Amino acid sequence: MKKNIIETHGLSFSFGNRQVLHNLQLRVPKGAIFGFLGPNGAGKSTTIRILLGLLPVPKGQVLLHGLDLKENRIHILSRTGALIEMPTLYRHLSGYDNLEMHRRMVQAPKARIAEVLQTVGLTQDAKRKTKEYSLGMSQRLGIALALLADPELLILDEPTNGLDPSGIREIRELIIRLNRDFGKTIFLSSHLLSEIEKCATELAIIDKGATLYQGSLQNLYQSAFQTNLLQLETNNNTLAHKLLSDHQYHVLPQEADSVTVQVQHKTEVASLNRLLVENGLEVYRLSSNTQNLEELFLHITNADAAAPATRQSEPAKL
Ligand SMILES: Nc1ncnc2c1ncn2[C@@H]1O[C@H](COP(=O)(O)OP(=O)(O)OP(=O)(O)O)[C@@H](O)[C@H]1O
Repeated sequence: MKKNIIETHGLSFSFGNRQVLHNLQLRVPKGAIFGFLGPNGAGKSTTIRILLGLLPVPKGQVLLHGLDLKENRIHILSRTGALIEMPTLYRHLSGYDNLEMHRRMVQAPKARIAEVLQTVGLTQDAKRKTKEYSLGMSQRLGIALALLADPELLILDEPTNGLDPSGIREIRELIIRLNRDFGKTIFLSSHLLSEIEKCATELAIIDKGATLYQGSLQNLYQSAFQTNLLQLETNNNTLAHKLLSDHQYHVLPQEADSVTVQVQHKTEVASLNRLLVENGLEVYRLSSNTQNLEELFLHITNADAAAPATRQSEPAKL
Protein backbone atom coordinates (compact mmCIF):
# COMPACT_ATOMS: atom_id res chain seq x y z
CA MET A 1 0.00 0.00 0.00
CA LYS A 2 1.17 3.51 -0.83
CA LYS A 3 2.27 5.58 2.13
CA ASN A 4 0.52 8.85 2.76
CA ILE A 5 2.77 11.89 2.92
CA ILE A 6 -0.04 14.01 4.37
CA GLU A 7 -2.85 12.80 6.61
CA THR A 8 -5.34 14.83 8.54
CA HIS A 9 -7.57 13.15 11.07
CA GLY A 10 -10.72 14.96 12.13
CA LEU A 11 -9.18 18.34 11.46
CA SER A 12 -11.44 21.19 12.49
CA PHE A 13 -10.62 24.86 12.71
CA SER A 14 -12.43 28.04 13.72
CA PHE A 15 -11.65 31.71 13.33
CA GLY A 16 -13.17 32.98 16.57
CA ASN A 17 -16.55 31.32 16.78
CA ARG A 18 -16.74 30.83 13.02
CA GLN A 19 -15.93 27.22 12.14
CA VAL A 20 -14.28 27.00 8.72
CA LEU A 21 -12.96 23.41 8.69
CA HIS A 22 -15.17 20.50 9.67
CA ASN A 23 -13.59 17.17 10.43
CA LEU A 24 -11.31 17.22 7.39
CA GLN A 25 -9.81 13.82 6.54
CA LEU A 26 -7.13 14.24 3.89
CA ARG A 27 -5.03 11.39 2.56
CA VAL A 28 -2.29 12.44 0.18
CA PRO A 29 -0.33 9.48 -1.19
CA LYS A 30 3.42 9.83 -1.51
CA GLY A 31 4.39 10.40 -5.13
CA ALA A 32 1.07 11.91 -6.21
CA ILE A 33 0.16 15.17 -7.79
CA PHE A 34 -2.71 15.84 -5.45
CA GLY A 35 -5.31 18.38 -6.51
CA PHE A 36 -6.93 20.26 -3.66
CA LEU A 37 -10.01 21.75 -5.17
CA GLY A 38 -12.74 23.94 -3.83
CA PRO A 39 -14.70 27.07 -4.59
CA ASN A 40 -13.76 30.42 -3.06
CA GLY A 41 -13.88 30.38 0.70
CA ALA A 42 -13.98 26.56 0.87
CA GLY A 43 -11.08 26.45 3.32
CA LYS A 44 -8.13 25.56 1.08
CA SER A 45 -5.78 28.32 2.24
CA THR A 46 -6.69 27.73 5.86
CA THR A 47 -5.87 24.03 5.47
CA ILE A 48 -2.56 24.85 3.79
CA ARG A 49 -1.64 27.32 6.50
CA ILE A 50 -2.29 24.60 9.08
CA LEU A 51 -0.19 22.08 7.11
CA LEU A 52 2.68 24.57 7.10
CA GLY A 53 2.43 25.27 10.81
CA LEU A 54 1.27 28.86 10.20
CA LEU A 55 -1.98 28.22 12.07
CA PRO A 56 -2.34 25.92 15.07
CA VAL A 57 -4.03 22.52 14.99
CA PRO A 58 -6.74 23.09 17.60
CA LYS A 59 -8.75 19.93 16.93
CA GLY A 60 -7.71 16.74 15.21
CA GLN A 61 -4.34 15.47 14.11
CA VAL A 62 -2.08 16.41 11.22
CA LEU A 63 0.65 14.04 10.06
CA LEU A 64 3.24 14.99 7.46
CA HIS A 65 5.90 12.50 6.39
CA GLY A 66 4.29 10.15 8.94
CA LEU A 67 5.07 12.51 11.83
CA ASP A 68 2.75 14.52 14.04
CA LEU A 69 2.97 18.19 13.09
CA LYS A 70 2.49 19.33 16.67
CA GLU A 71 5.61 17.54 17.88
CA ASN A 72 7.87 17.64 14.80
CA ARG A 73 7.18 20.99 13.21
CA ILE A 74 10.78 22.02 12.46
CA HIS A 75 11.79 18.65 11.06
CA ILE A 76 8.62 18.40 8.95
CA LEU A 77 9.06 21.89 7.53
CA SER A 78 12.65 21.14 6.56
CA ARG A 79 11.28 18.37 4.33
CA THR A 80 8.46 20.45 2.88
CA GLY A 81 8.68 23.22 0.30
CA ALA A 82 5.88 25.71 -0.18
CA LEU A 83 4.68 28.48 -2.38
CA ILE A 84 1.70 30.37 -1.06
CA GLU A 85 0.21 32.53 -3.76
CA MET A 86 2.83 35.19 -4.67
CA PRO A 87 6.43 34.47 -3.63
CA THR A 88 8.08 37.07 -1.44
CA LEU A 89 11.00 38.32 -3.53
CA TYR A 90 13.56 41.06 -3.08
CA ARG A 91 12.66 42.95 -6.23
CA HIS A 92 15.88 44.97 -6.41
CA LEU A 93 17.94 41.76 -6.40
CA SER A 94 18.49 39.26 -9.20
CA GLY A 95 16.90 35.84 -9.26
CA TYR A 96 20.27 34.36 -8.40
CA ASP A 97 20.75 36.66 -5.41
CA ASN A 98 17.27 35.90 -4.11
CA LEU A 99 18.16 32.23 -4.26
CA GLU A 100 21.52 32.85 -2.62
CA MET A 101 19.91 34.62 0.34
CA HIS A 102 17.44 31.81 0.83
CA ARG A 103 20.13 29.17 0.33
CA ARG A 104 22.05 30.52 3.28
CA MET A 105 18.95 30.29 5.44
CA VAL A 106 18.20 26.69 4.55
CA GLN A 107 21.90 25.80 4.41
CA ALA A 108 21.73 24.15 1.01
CA PRO A 109 24.94 23.58 -0.95
CA LYS A 110 25.89 26.38 -3.33
CA ALA A 111 25.66 24.09 -6.37
CA ARG A 112 21.96 23.69 -5.64
CA ILE A 113 21.25 27.19 -7.02
CA ALA A 114 22.29 26.22 -10.56
CA GLU A 115 20.27 23.02 -10.28
CA VAL A 116 17.02 24.70 -9.26
CA LEU A 117 17.47 27.47 -11.84
CA GLN A 118 17.84 24.79 -14.47
CA THR A 119 14.82 22.88 -13.16
CA VAL A 120 12.50 25.88 -13.35
CA GLY A 121 13.97 27.15 -16.63
CA LEU A 122 15.43 30.41 -15.33
CA THR A 123 19.15 29.85 -15.96
CA GLN A 124 19.28 32.50 -18.70
CA ASP A 125 17.47 35.07 -16.56
CA ALA A 126 19.25 34.39 -13.29
CA LYS A 127 21.24 37.65 -13.31
CA ARG A 128 18.28 39.89 -14.11
CA LYS A 129 16.64 41.85 -11.33
CA THR A 130 13.40 40.19 -10.32
CA LYS A 131 11.48 43.44 -10.73
CA GLU A 132 11.93 42.81 -14.47
CA TYR A 133 10.44 39.31 -14.20
CA SER A 134 7.01 38.48 -15.56
CA LEU A 135 4.46 37.05 -13.16
CA GLY A 136 5.13 33.56 -14.52
CA MET A 137 8.89 33.93 -14.05
CA SER A 138 8.33 35.18 -10.50
CA GLN A 139 6.20 32.14 -9.77
CA ARG A 140 8.86 29.84 -11.18
CA LEU A 141 11.47 31.57 -9.05
CA GLY A 142 9.14 31.05 -6.07
CA ILE A 143 9.09 27.34 -6.87
CA ALA A 144 12.91 27.38 -7.22
CA LEU A 145 13.15 28.91 -3.74
CA ALA A 146 10.87 26.17 -2.41
CA LEU A 147 13.07 23.54 -4.06
CA LEU A 148 16.40 24.74 -2.64
CA ALA A 149 16.35 22.41 0.34
CA ASP A 150 15.34 19.54 -1.95
CA PRO A 151 12.06 18.76 -0.12
CA GLU A 152 10.10 15.57 -0.83
CA LEU A 153 6.82 17.43 -0.65
CA LEU A 154 5.85 20.68 -2.36
CA ILE A 155 2.74 22.53 -1.26
CA LEU A 156 1.58 25.02 -3.86
CA ASP A 157 -1.35 27.32 -3.13
CA GLU A 158 -2.93 28.57 -6.35
CA PRO A 159 0.42 28.78 -8.22
CA THR A 160 -1.21 29.78 -11.51
CA ASN A 161 -3.26 32.63 -10.08
CA GLY A 162 -3.17 35.64 -12.37
CA LEU A 163 -1.01 34.00 -15.05
CA ASP A 164 -1.74 34.15 -18.76
CA PRO A 165 -2.32 30.87 -20.65
CA SER A 166 1.35 30.38 -21.53
CA GLY A 167 2.41 31.09 -17.92
CA ILE A 168 -0.19 28.58 -16.73
CA ARG A 169 1.15 25.98 -19.13
CA GLU A 170 4.75 26.55 -17.99
CA ILE A 171 3.80 26.05 -14.36
CA ARG A 172 1.76 22.96 -15.18
CA GLU A 173 4.61 21.43 -17.17
CA LEU A 174 7.01 22.23 -14.34
CA ILE A 175 4.73 20.55 -11.81
CA ILE A 176 4.47 17.44 -13.97
CA ARG A 177 8.27 17.37 -14.44
CA LEU A 178 8.98 17.82 -10.75
CA ASN A 179 6.75 14.88 -10.02
CA ARG A 180 7.87 12.61 -12.84
CA ASP A 181 11.60 13.34 -13.01
CA PHE A 182 12.36 14.36 -9.44
CA GLY A 183 9.83 12.23 -7.55
CA LYS A 184 8.30 15.16 -5.70
CA THR A 185 4.86 14.80 -4.19
CA ILE A 186 2.89 17.89 -5.11
CA PHE A 187 -0.06 19.19 -3.14
CA LEU A 188 -1.68 21.66 -5.47
CA SER A 189 -4.57 23.85 -4.50
CA SER A 190 -6.56 25.53 -7.19
CA HIS A 191 -9.94 26.76 -8.14
CA LEU A 192 -8.87 26.35 -11.77
CA LEU A 193 -10.52 23.02 -12.30
CA SER A 194 -9.15 22.55 -15.77
CA GLU A 195 -5.65 22.84 -14.30
CA ILE A 196 -6.17 20.14 -11.71
CA GLU A 197 -7.73 17.94 -14.35
CA LYS A 198 -4.66 18.23 -16.57
CA CYS A 199 -2.06 17.21 -14.05
CA ALA A 200 -3.47 15.68 -10.86
CA THR A 201 -3.75 11.95 -10.32
CA GLU A 202 -5.57 12.17 -7.00
CA LEU A 203 -7.77 14.88 -5.66
CA ALA A 204 -9.92 16.10 -2.87
CA ILE A 205 -12.86 18.38 -3.44
CA ILE A 206 -13.84 20.45 -0.46
CA ASP A 207 -16.57 22.97 0.19
CA LYS A 208 -17.51 24.83 3.35
CA GLY A 209 -14.58 23.21 5.10
CA ALA A 210 -15.74 19.63 4.48
CA THR A 211 -14.52 16.96 2.07
CA LEU A 212 -17.03 16.18 -0.66
CA TYR A 213 -14.90 13.78 -2.67
CA GLN A 214 -11.51 12.21 -2.24
CA GLY A 215 -9.86 9.67 -4.47
CA SER A 216 -8.44 9.20 -7.91
CA LEU A 217 -9.37 11.26 -10.90
CA GLN A 218 -10.09 7.99 -12.66
CA ASN A 219 -12.73 7.01 -10.09
CA LEU A 220 -14.32 10.39 -10.36
CA TYR A 221 -14.57 10.02 -14.12
CA GLN A 222 -15.84 6.50 -13.78
CA SER A 223 -18.65 7.71 -11.59
CA ALA A 224 -19.43 10.37 -14.17
CA PHE A 225 -19.58 7.65 -16.75
CA GLN A 226 -22.37 5.95 -14.84
CA THR A 227 -24.80 8.55 -16.00
CA ASN A 228 -23.25 8.88 -19.37
CA LEU A 229 -25.13 9.08 -22.59
CA LEU A 230 -23.54 7.75 -25.72
CA GLN A 231 -24.51 9.18 -29.06
CA LEU A 232 -24.00 7.18 -32.20
CA GLU A 233 -24.46 7.62 -35.88
CA THR A 234 -24.65 4.76 -38.36
CA ASN A 235 -25.68 4.18 -41.95
CA ASN A 236 -29.08 2.99 -40.67
CA ASN A 237 -30.07 4.59 -37.39
CA THR A 238 -33.55 3.02 -37.36
CA LEU A 239 -32.05 -0.46 -37.54
CA ALA A 240 -29.40 0.46 -34.96
CA HIS A 241 -32.11 1.68 -32.60
CA LYS A 242 -34.10 -1.56 -33.02
CA LEU A 243 -31.05 -3.81 -32.61
CA LEU A 244 -29.94 -2.09 -29.43
CA SER A 245 -33.47 -2.11 -27.95
CA ASP A 246 -33.83 -5.82 -28.79
CA HIS A 247 -30.57 -6.48 -26.93
CA GLN A 248 -31.79 -4.74 -23.77
CA TYR A 249 -29.75 -1.57 -24.16
CA HIS A 250 -31.38 1.48 -22.63
CA VAL A 251 -32.03 3.43 -25.82
CA LEU A 252 -33.62 6.86 -25.71
CA PRO A 253 -36.45 7.69 -28.13
CA GLN A 254 -35.10 7.90 -31.62
CA GLU A 255 -33.86 11.18 -33.06
CA ALA A 256 -33.52 11.98 -36.75
CA ASP A 257 -29.76 11.72 -37.24
CA SER A 258 -28.46 9.83 -34.22
CA VAL A 259 -29.22 7.21 -31.60
CA THR A 260 -28.68 7.92 -27.91
CA VAL A 261 -27.98 5.09 -25.49
CA GLN A 262 -27.50 5.20 -21.76
CA VAL A 263 -24.38 3.25 -20.79
CA GLN A 264 -23.32 2.14 -17.34
CA HIS A 265 -19.74 1.26 -18.10
CA LYS A 266 -17.24 1.79 -20.89
CA THR A 267 -17.19 -1.95 -21.71
CA GLU A 268 -20.76 -1.50 -22.95
CA VAL A 269 -19.50 0.91 -25.58
CA ALA A 270 -17.28 -1.80 -27.02
CA SER A 271 -19.98 -4.47 -26.93
CA LEU A 272 -22.69 -2.37 -28.53
CA ASN A 273 -20.27 -1.28 -31.24
CA ARG A 274 -19.48 -4.94 -31.92
CA LEU A 275 -23.18 -5.77 -32.08
CA LEU A 276 -23.80 -3.08 -34.67
CA VAL A 277 -20.81 -4.02 -36.82
CA GLU A 278 -21.60 -7.75 -36.67
CA ASN A 279 -25.07 -6.93 -37.95
CA GLY A 280 -23.68 -5.20 -41.00
CA LEU A 281 -24.07 -1.62 -39.86
CA GLU A 282 -21.41 1.00 -40.49
CA VAL A 283 -20.67 3.04 -37.40
CA TYR A 284 -19.68 6.60 -38.29
CA ARG A 285 -19.58 8.13 -34.84
CA LEU A 286 -19.60 7.07 -31.18
CA SER A 287 -19.34 10.04 -28.87
CA SER A 288 -19.76 10.23 -25.16
CA ASN A 289 -20.81 13.20 -23.10
CA THR A 290 -18.51 12.43 -20.21
CA GLN A 291 -18.64 15.44 -17.96
CA ASN A 292 -15.38 17.20 -17.46
CA LEU A 293 -14.12 17.85 -13.99
CA GLU A 294 -15.57 21.32 -13.98
CA GLU A 295 -19.10 20.00 -14.52
CA LEU A 296 -18.54 17.24 -11.99
CA PHE A 297 -17.18 19.69 -9.48
CA LEU A 298 -20.16 22.01 -9.82
CA HIS A 299 -22.47 19.04 -9.59
CA ILE A 300 -20.82 17.74 -6.43
CA THR A 301 -20.52 21.09 -4.68
CA ASN A 302 -24.09 22.07 -5.56
CA ALA A 303 -25.60 18.69 -4.77
CA ASP A 304 -23.94 18.58 -1.39
CA ALA A 305 -24.39 22.20 -0.45
CA ALA A 306 -27.10 21.28 2.02
CA ALA A 307 -25.49 18.27 3.68
CA PRO A 308 -21.75 17.89 3.14
CA ALA A 309 -20.33 14.42 3.76
CA THR A 310 -17.04 12.72 3.09
CA ARG A 311 -16.73 10.27 0.25
CA GLN A 312 -13.58 8.27 -0.17
CA SER A 313 -13.13 7.07 -3.73
CA GLU A 314 -16.81 6.45 -4.05
CA PRO A 315 -18.89 7.34 -7.02
CA ALA A 316 -20.34 10.76 -6.50
CA LYS A 317 -24.08 10.87 -6.90
CA LEU A 318 -24.42 12.82 -10.08
N1 LIG B 1 -8.09 35.53 9.17
C1 LIG B 1 -9.37 35.17 9.02
N2 LIG B 1 -10.30 35.55 9.93
C2 LIG B 1 -11.60 35.18 9.80
N3 LIG B 1 -12.07 34.41 8.79
C3 LIG B 1 -11.20 34.00 7.87
C4 LIG B 1 -9.81 34.37 7.92
N4 LIG B 1 -9.19 33.80 6.86
C5 LIG B 1 -10.14 33.12 6.17
N5 LIG B 1 -11.34 33.25 6.77
C6 LIG B 1 -12.61 32.63 6.34
O1 LIG B 1 -12.43 31.23 6.34
C7 LIG B 1 -13.11 30.64 5.24
C8 LIG B 1 -12.12 29.81 4.42
O2 LIG B 1 -11.19 30.71 3.81
P1 LIG B 1 -9.97 30.20 2.94
O3 LIG B 1 -9.15 31.40 2.58
O4 LIG B 1 -9.29 29.09 3.66
O5 LIG B 1 -10.71 29.62 1.67
P2 LIG B 1 -10.11 29.24 0.25
O6 LIG B 1 -10.72 27.95 -0.12
O7 LIG B 1 -8.62 29.32 0.28
O8 LIG B 1 -10.70 30.40 -0.65
P3 LIG B 1 -10.04 31.14 -1.93
O9 LIG B 1 -10.09 30.18 -3.07
O10 LIG B 1 -10.99 32.29 -2.12
O11 LIG B 1 -8.68 31.57 -1.53
C9 LIG B 1 -13.73 31.77 4.45
O12 LIG B 1 -15.08 31.86 4.83
C10 LIG B 1 -12.96 32.98 4.92
O13 LIG B 1 -13.77 34.13 4.84
